[in-house]
Amino acid sequence: MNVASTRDRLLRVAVPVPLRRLFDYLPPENAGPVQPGVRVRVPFARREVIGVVVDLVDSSETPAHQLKAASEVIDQSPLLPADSLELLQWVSAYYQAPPGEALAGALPVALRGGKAADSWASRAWRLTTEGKGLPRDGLARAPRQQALLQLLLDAGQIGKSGLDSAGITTATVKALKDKGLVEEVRGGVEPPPLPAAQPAPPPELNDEQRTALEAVAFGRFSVALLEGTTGSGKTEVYLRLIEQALARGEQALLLVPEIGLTPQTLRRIAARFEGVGIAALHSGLSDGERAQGWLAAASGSARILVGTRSAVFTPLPELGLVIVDEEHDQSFKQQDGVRYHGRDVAIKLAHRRQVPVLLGSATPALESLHNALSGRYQLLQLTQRAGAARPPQISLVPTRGIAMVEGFAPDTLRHIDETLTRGEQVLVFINRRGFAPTLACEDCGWMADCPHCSSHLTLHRGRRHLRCHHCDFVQPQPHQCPQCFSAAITALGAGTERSELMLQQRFGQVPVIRIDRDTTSSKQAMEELLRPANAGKPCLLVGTQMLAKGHHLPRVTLVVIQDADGGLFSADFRGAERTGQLLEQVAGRAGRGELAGKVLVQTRYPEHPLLQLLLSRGYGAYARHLLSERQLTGLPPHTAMALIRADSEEPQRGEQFLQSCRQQLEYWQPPATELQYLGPVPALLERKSGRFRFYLQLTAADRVRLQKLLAPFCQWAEGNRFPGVRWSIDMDAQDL
Ligand SMILES: Nc1ncnc2c1ncn2[C@@H]1O[C@H](COP(=O)(O)OP(=O)(O)OP(=O)(O)O)[C@@H](O)[C@H]1O
Ligand SMILES: [Zn+2]
Repeated sequence: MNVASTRDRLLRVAVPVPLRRLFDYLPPENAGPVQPGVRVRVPFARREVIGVVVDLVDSSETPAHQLKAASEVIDQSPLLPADSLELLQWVSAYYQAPPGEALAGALPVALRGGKAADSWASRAWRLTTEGKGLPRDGLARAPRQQALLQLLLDAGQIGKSGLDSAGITTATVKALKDKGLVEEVRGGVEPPPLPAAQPAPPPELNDEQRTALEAVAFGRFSVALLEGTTGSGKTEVYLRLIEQALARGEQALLLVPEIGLTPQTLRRIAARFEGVGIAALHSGLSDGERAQGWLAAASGSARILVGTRSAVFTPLPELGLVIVDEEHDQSFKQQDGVRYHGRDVAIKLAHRRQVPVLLGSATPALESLHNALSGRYQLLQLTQRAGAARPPQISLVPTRGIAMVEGFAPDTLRHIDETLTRGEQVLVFINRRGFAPTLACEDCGWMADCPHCSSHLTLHRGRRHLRCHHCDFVQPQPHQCPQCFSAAITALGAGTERSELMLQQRFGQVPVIRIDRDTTSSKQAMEELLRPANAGKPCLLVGTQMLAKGHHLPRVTLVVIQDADGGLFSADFRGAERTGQLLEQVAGRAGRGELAGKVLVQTRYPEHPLLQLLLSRGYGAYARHLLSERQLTGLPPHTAMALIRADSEEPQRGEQFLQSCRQQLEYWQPPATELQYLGPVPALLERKSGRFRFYLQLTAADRVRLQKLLAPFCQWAEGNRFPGVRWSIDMDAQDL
């Protein structure tokens, strides 16, 4: 007997498990019609999980007697509309990721857990038929209930805020509800309210901004790269585009990097678009707030969605515009699970929906620049700083053979002093948090290493502990060497904490503010810490790359880059690109207002040709030079690259697994000019959290070639057992 003919159609479900396939289920008993995009509770390997129906089918490869029934259909109507399901299936195919994990990742955590979608709907109360039948003074003996009765007779319906302003408590509402006089009604979902912002009149656009704005055409797909120097008013261009999308009755999606910038961007947007529904999705929100914002965007009540990478999967029924701010930022690439790139998915999204997408950056990724220079994307440029601001003046401070004071050249300290004396602000950029990168014994040479990773432990003096920045292993700060018991142990090098201390001792007359992951862990911490800086008072900011991006502090006139050398000699081929981006972005924090800015770059290698090129001609010329180098070496973006990553507790297992992968791949596709294999090689951080990490690198002339090989490869690898080995595919890998 054919199962499908006697009952409803089968549900094809994406189940959140690490397998690259979908699973078929019978619909639950007595279920009404089921649509793709709804969540279902299904039995899976002796437990129950929540999956998403992606399709309804008439027959299954699973034998009829093995088909199980779903236990519950959670949603009445699809949570993910058809176009979101299609985008997510594309993501799963392109990144070779399990579809169930891709779909689960698209839902906010609270919804992934199966909570009803109308939990966040606005609630209101109205009278029941019986309530309406009461005389106007029918509850006069209970004055509070009487007040509510009158309100409802007059207004018909009242929401939470209406009750609050009338001073009516939920207890009163409940009393009338219990009597059957009042009932609750569920409305739509509104985005959580944003902090109040001062409305600001928009500035007059300059010519370059106007040209950029006019180049973006609505109602059809296009990709434009807005290459605009720091402080050139890119955000203003975004705001004008959003304004146009709203005027067309469309929704706008703005993707932002992960680092604490969202509050600032949100404030600017809220100030410009008063009364417009704006939803935010970032890590500083509670699960409930995220679900509410997501649902508000999906229902169309939020017209603007501002969020970090995963916001790209939020359903936006009336999407008309996509913007990716700081498009070069590494946080757009997910580093585990489904390793998608938020920017690239945003372009795919815009393509599917036939809307324009704008990528903005002062320091574009070489991938984007390559596409713009080859004519695949439109290149829009802002070469001048907006308003009265001028570009900062940058100079190198050689540090080789100089007597340094705790990491600072005497010249640098003199400039800091002069700037603060003039009542201006200074920003010191240090690429490491903590007190010192490690602790060492002067007598026996012992160093504080992480027992689980191939890295040193960082000393955090404030917390009196050593911590691993890769696995978060913590141990108390030792006061003698654990190897030879000598007391001569010293902190090597300087992180933000140490520099903060030194600068405080030296420039204690002004506030010294440290901004790094350790000082900004709570929600509003960054905003709080930056308050004196935003108020324009003289101060000294010390921080990691959290300070480098996007901040607009007009009274910062001196920027110090304490050590420019770290990334210049990186083993990762993207090292030079990243260093250039970071230095340009940090330098771009100087002189953004009317006061001129100065940047001091401390380096042991002032003659380094890349540093010279960057400082003399700026990131634009530097990046174009790097692009031509990548062409010569056959590296992305001139080729496509994917990694097969593996890790295991015993180093041989992962390595052997990758050996057999390579054999299998070469059997299918022998190495050639268009397809090359490298490895297995150890990852740059070879051991992490007790596991040894290796990768096999595939470089091909184009992505299609990689996809054709990797899809069957995944089936092969999933079909075999490799005990103790975890493996994954990293398409368009950003880190080695
Ligand atoms: N046309 C304009 N006239 C005057 N001021 C402007 C104009 N456009 C933007 N501004 C102002 O210039 C400052 C810098 O602009 P904005 O923050 O948009 O630059 P950005 O390019 O996004 O900078 P970054 O990439 O460095 O973060 C802001 O205070 C903004 O209000
Ligand atoms: Zn560790």
